[in-house]
Amino acid sequence: MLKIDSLSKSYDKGKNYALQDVSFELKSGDVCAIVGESGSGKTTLVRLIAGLERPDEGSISLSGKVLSSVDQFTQPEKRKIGLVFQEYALFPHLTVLENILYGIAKQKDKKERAQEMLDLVGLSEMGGRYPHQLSGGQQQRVALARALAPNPSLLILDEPFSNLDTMLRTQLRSQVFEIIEKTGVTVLFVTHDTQDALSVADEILILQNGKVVQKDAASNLYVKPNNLYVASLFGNTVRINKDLQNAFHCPLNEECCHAIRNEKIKVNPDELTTDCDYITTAEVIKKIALGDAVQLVLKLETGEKLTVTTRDKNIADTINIGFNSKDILEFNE
Ligand SMILES: Nc1ncnc2c1ncn2[C@@H]1O[C@H](COP(=O)(O)OP(=O)(O)OP(=O)(O)O)[C@@H](O)[C@H]1O
Repeated sequence: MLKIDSLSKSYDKGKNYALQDVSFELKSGDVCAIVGESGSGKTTLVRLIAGLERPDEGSISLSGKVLSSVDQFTQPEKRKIGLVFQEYALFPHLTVLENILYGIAKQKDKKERAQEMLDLVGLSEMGGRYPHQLSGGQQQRVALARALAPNPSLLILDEPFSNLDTMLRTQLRSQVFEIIEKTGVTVLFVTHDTQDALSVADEILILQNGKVVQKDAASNLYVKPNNLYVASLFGNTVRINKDLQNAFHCPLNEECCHAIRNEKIKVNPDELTTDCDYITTAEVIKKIALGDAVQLVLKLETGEKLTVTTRDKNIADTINIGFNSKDILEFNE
């Protein structure tokens, strides 16, 4: 449905690549999240797909039609792609209804379609209001209605919730994706928040320095990350370097890189006996109360520092910690 083939983009004539040799495909109805740290190329990728930038190399096809390549270029408004960005980008001098009508001005049944979209996003009664008379979440639902009105083949959401506080963000995220599910539209969803990605996407594409390092189902990314960068995006992870291997007496294959998620490091004495292959002693140098849990900053005999979280309340100044060999992540880097 969407086919991205060897796409590259440089903003400085090839000195640095914002995006390099990116290839992937989406099937009709897929919801795919694009995740990566700041500067990894997420916005560049969606701007290329939307036709707001031209690629240096490679091609973009949607429903079998080439939209961008080195010698072909379809204008953004002809691409059948709906966009919802971080900033609401509604026209402030137009009412909600006029904002939605804007993109479908040539359609015969435009009034009915605009009202249908308002109903879909749960704002049936708000058509006559101006954007400044709406909350942030309502404005973002209008932006969604406007993007969906022309019945796009692909909907691109670029950090649509990042202007909102945590509670509204979670609420709006589930509302937006319920609406999207009803339409069956194919979605590319850019986010730096892995919780956003995990809760709504079928698949997640990870960008690192402009390259795709993994495209996988959400559950696989957690248990089988391709490298330490991917592992760290989905929770605190420490590299098991030589010093940590010495501390835990666990010599590992030197040709690979190894890591363990902090949450897999056990503190509880029962778990240490039943569930840990490698154990060491640690000095507790700091305790930080986190509601019903405590975060411990630990110093190992080898001088390494580690952070673990436990629900145990009675923590001595020196404790045993350990992990199970099955929880070790191994990468070829
Ligand atoms: N218009 C531009 N001119 C020059 N360099 C740019 C331009 N836009 C982006 N870049 C560079 O390209 C790289 C990728 O940027 P991009 O905005 O795509 O990353 P991102 O993953 O979306 O980051 P963020 O999460 O911070 O928005 C960065 O190194 C950035 O500095």
